[in-house]
Amino acid sequence: MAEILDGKSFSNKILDEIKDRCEREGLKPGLAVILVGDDPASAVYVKMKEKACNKLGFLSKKFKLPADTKEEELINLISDLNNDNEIDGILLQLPLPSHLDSKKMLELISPEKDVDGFHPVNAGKLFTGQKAFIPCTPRGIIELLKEYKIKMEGKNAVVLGRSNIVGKPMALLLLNENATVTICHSRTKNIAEIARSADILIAAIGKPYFVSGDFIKEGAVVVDVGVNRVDSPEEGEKLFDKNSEKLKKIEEKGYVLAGDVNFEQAKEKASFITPVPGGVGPLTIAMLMKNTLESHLRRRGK
Ligand SMILES: NC(=O)C1=CN([C@@H]2O[C@H](COP(=O)(O)OP(=O)(O)OC[C@H]3O[C@@H](n4cnc5c(N)ncnc54)[C@H](OP(=O)(O)O)[C@@H]3O)[C@@H](O)[C@H]2O)C=CC1
Ligand SMILES: Nc1nc(=O)c2c([nH]1)NC[C@@H]1CN(c3ccc(C(=O)N[C@@H](CCC(=O)O)C(=O)O)cc3)C=[N+]21
Repeated sequence: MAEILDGKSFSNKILDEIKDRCEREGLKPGLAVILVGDDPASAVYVKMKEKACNKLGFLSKKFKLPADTKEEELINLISDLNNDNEIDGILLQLPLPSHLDSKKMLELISPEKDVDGFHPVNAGKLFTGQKAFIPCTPRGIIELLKEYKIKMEGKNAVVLGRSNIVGKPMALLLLNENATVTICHSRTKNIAEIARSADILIAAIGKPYFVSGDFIKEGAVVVDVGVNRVDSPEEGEKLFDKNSEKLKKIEEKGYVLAGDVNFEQAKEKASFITPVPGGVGPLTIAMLMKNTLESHLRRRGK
């Protein structure tokens, strides 16, 4: 049975270290979070980011804009935050409502304050091996693997998903750690077979329980990035066992979180596995705080 990669407790350890350092050195990093529209999942994530800021004593500025916000208003807000000296990090929560062009908006964030690492300048720097803000989710995964002393050098790593925010930067970071990396996506043929070649398998496709037990090589390390809301009992019954806790959760809460990996099947074969919730998600927040602290220090020449 697989050992759990406990992202939740590792993230708490990182947050404690950041808090101690800020107290010791009298630092007050500032993070601005912009949320446009009222997607319930986004609202939950933004609240978690705010809570983390409060816990660490960071300055936190939250901007909740209506779904019909005009492009110009968002441009003006980003511009104000770029010029606000108290603010070290700007996070524009994705996805944006469809009338707003997220690529264009992300490019307006000053690369020096782009703590998500989504600006093309930071993406390009990561690509060419220069110091940059690294996207929080893949950065958190690398730190988690290191924390558990999981060797990446020379290993076959397979990344499922090629988004700019998870899959692609994840593949680059694994390459930097000297893994041999394969990237799969929606047009990949024989995905299960490729996945089975992985010593390290990263699932970031956004499809609940897509990765079944037969995607997994005996002894593989499995990292589940997916955070999918399953909110209908019918869908739940297709995905989960009859007496699964997850089915009860749908009844109680109206939804349950499911990863991209069928955890019950995968844990029988993997050597290490991240749970959902409590795996990669909390580390994303911890890395956001770390990037914001690093931005604060850099902007003050420290
Ligand atoms: N834990 C955390 O902190 C975070 C979690 N997430 C979660 O991770 C998941 C992925 O997020 P994100 O990268 O933003 O998602 P995107 O939707 O942007 O990208 C999904 C990727 O998966 C690929 N894909 C989709 N369906 C299949 C399939 N059937 N077979 C193979 N590949 C497929 C797509 O391929 P193609 O390119 O060909 O379309 C695409 O590259 C989501 O569940 C999201 O909620 C995301 C960010 C942070
Ligand atoms: N500009 C931008 N930056 C992001 O980093 C970003 C984004 N937009 N849009 C959406 C995705 C998703 N994401 C998550 C962060 C934390 C958890 C997390 O902590 N999840 C908890 C559970 C949370 C719950 O209970 O709902 C867990 O997995 O344990 C999940 C997902 C950041 N994202």
